[in-house]
Amino acid sequence: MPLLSIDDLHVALGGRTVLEGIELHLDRGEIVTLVGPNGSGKSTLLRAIIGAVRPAGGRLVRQPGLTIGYVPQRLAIDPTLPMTVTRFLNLPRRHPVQTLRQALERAGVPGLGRQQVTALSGGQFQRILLARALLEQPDLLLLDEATQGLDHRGTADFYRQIANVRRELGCAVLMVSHELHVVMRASDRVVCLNRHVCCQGTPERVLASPAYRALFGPDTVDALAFYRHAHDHAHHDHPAGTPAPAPTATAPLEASR
Ligand SMILES: Nc1ncnc2c1ncn2[C@@H]1O[C@H](COP(=O)(O)OP(=O)(O)OP(=O)(O)O)[C@@H](O)[C@H]1O
Repeated sequence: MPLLSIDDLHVALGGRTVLEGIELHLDRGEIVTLVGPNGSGKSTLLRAIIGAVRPAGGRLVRQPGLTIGYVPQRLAIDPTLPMTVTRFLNLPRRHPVQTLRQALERAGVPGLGRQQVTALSGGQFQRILLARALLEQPDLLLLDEATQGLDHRGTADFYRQIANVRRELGCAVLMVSHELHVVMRASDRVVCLNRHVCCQGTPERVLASPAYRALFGPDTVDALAFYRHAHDHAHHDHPAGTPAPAPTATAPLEASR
């Protein structure tokens, strides 16, 4: 049984359809990245997975007993509030010291426990959010643009840390990212979302396709280009888990919807 099975999921917010016909299946140990333009429903899908958003239709089945760690896109902390990292990690409930230490180590920031949260750099704060998500030793780790605001080096280090976490915990990772060049290296599978799943497949397949090279070029990765892939395939011909046909180099580029 997959860790997570999503079939024909529909979500409406404020009376508007935000997600429709979503198919997604996640197995233990895989790193899958959701890409898509702003407002395409990536955060909403993660929020549906953690149960914070109620689907209007379809099936979302979590493996019984599944533990999920979630790093949200935004988490604002009042800068006037004195709070150490340890105290922050102990909200809303306390954890054994050893658990806190291990989570900070796994997140790559051992020894930050006594720091004031408001004194952390952006990169350090993201690691603390990661540590928080790791406290329960998740089977599934959800990261919503966890590297936004980080520089190239910080981003690369973060993804390396995620690979280590996956190796140590054997968890699945589902993350949202706009950094396509990094995504292609760091993921087992990439899912392109634009209210519906436009296409998905292994990065190898995408990278090997002439269309990918035509779109991105070997050195000139243009993040926007990926979102403008040709919509020349039917969506029912590549069910979740199977590589989608790559866009053809000669097909006209257009917004997917
Ligand atoms: N609580 C809400 N009520 C009504 N509409 C919402 C709500 N939350 C999100 N939306 C809408 O749902 C759509 C999808 O939003 P979502 O945040 O999931 O997109 P996203 O792909 O994560 O975007 P981004 O890349 O900008 O973070 C957007 O049009 C957004 O305006």
